[in-house]
Amino acid sequence: MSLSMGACPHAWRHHLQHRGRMWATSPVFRRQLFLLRSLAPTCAHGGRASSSSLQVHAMSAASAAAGPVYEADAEAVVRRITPPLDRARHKGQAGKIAVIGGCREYTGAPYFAAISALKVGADLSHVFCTKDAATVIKSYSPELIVHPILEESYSVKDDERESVSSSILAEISKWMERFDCIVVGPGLGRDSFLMDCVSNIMRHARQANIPTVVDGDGLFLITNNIGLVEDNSLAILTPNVYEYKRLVQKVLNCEVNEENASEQLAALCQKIGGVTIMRKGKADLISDGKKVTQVSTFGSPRRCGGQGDILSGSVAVFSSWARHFLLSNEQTTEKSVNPMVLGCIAGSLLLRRAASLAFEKNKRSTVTTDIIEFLGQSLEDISPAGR
Ligand SMILES: NC(=O)C1=CN([C@@H]2O[C@H](COP(=O)(O)OP(=O)(O)OC[C@H]3O[C@@H](n4cnc5c(N)ncnc54)[C@H](OP(=O)(O)O)[C@@H]3O)[C@@H](O)[C@H]2O)[C@@H](O)CC1
Ligand SMILES: Nc1ncnc2c1ncn2[C@@H]1O[C@H](COP(=O)(O)OP(=O)(O)OP(=O)(O)O)[C@@H](O)[C@H]1O
Ligand SMILES: [Mg+2]
Repeated sequence: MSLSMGACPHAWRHHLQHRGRMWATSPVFRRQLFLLRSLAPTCAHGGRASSSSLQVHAMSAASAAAGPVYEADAEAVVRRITPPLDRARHKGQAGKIAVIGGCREYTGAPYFAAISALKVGADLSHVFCTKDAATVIKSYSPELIVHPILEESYSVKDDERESVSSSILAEISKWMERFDCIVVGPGLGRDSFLMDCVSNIMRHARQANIPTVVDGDGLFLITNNIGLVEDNSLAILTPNVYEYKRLVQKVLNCEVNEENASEQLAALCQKIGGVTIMRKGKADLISDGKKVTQVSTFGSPRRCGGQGDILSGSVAVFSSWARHFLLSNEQTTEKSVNPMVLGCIAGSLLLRRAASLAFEKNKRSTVTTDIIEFLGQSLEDISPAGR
């Protein structure tokens, strides 16, 4: 049977059924079936289309703005973009991530995002937070590099604002070009001075071509200043239900339309221009304005706070890996695939798998730290470190 049979969603299955029981139980058959399944995404009606390229792994309907949403073959994406553990590599090559977040109220969110980046496989994970939050975050984990550089209005005199703002930007600029991706927003808070400083940091990251995941209070910031991400193809927005509602109201000037969810998501990406958006929910809907795809693998019925933070840290790592994978495979047809979309697909699957394993063990008492503990096993199940 040739792979091209997969062009017709059910053809290969019918074909195999007619090959008889002997063939169906043979190891050769099992391997072919496995390959076909891993190479092709499931579409809404349960059939599979064939292709060996990531283009199809992250695919959507032919015309995303008008058609059904396809389920991504997220496992295949994870397997493809996860780099091998090569002995020739040095520290930092598997990823250097920074989280901009953490204030008086929130210390958990930046910790969850930063530690998740490490647990997924990044080599270094930094947190840039306020002075109040820094010691607390450091005490959660010695693995994180914590910079207590941000300030909130209450700690800055009016006549010192400009100089403090400049020194914050100068401090973070020293580091910026070393990062493969930054995550802006987990536990950032909404203080006006802090928001202004972080706007400058985002502009700087953009000038330096550093991919940026915007989550939590970072989304509050960009919703009120959409120019910060406009036309930035290296920006990923990861809104929850409420954050998405605010974005739609502000950018599209209308309410969220569940009937045409994929069309509306594509329109939102197009209106902002170039960004990738992952709309979190029962299924995570992902689009860069051209295509819409989803990940709906069941995770856990627990909705404890912090799962979005795990996701933002994981997406930062996977999108960096996807970028490197595509850059080093430029000769393939896969160069037209958006690495930001692949990062979202992979992060979504990994979080859901980890949440499922954590729930199996902890049931109703499952909390975010339990889920983080299963990130490693979830990735190992899909892409073994010793492969
Ligand atoms: N341990 C920590 O440190 C954690 C810290 N975190 C950090 O907290 C910060 C704020 O993040 P956020 O998600 O609470 O803010 P946002 O979306 O504005 O919600 C505000 C209001 O919107 C509503 N609302 C929310 N979701 C809704 C829904 N699905 N459907 C309908 N309504 C919904 C809800 O209203 P309520 O339901 O309470 O009436 C809520 O009062 C941010 O920095 C984040 O990173 C978190 O990461 C968690 C772990
Ligand atoms: N109703 C749901 N059913 C199943 N999974 C869900 C549901 N809602 C969210 N999720 C999953 O939980 C993850 C986090 O989404 P959520 O909406 O909780 O983010 P969040 O509100 O930003 O989280 P955080 O508390 O970290 O800020 C998503 O990737 C999604 O996979
Ligand atoms: Mg959140």
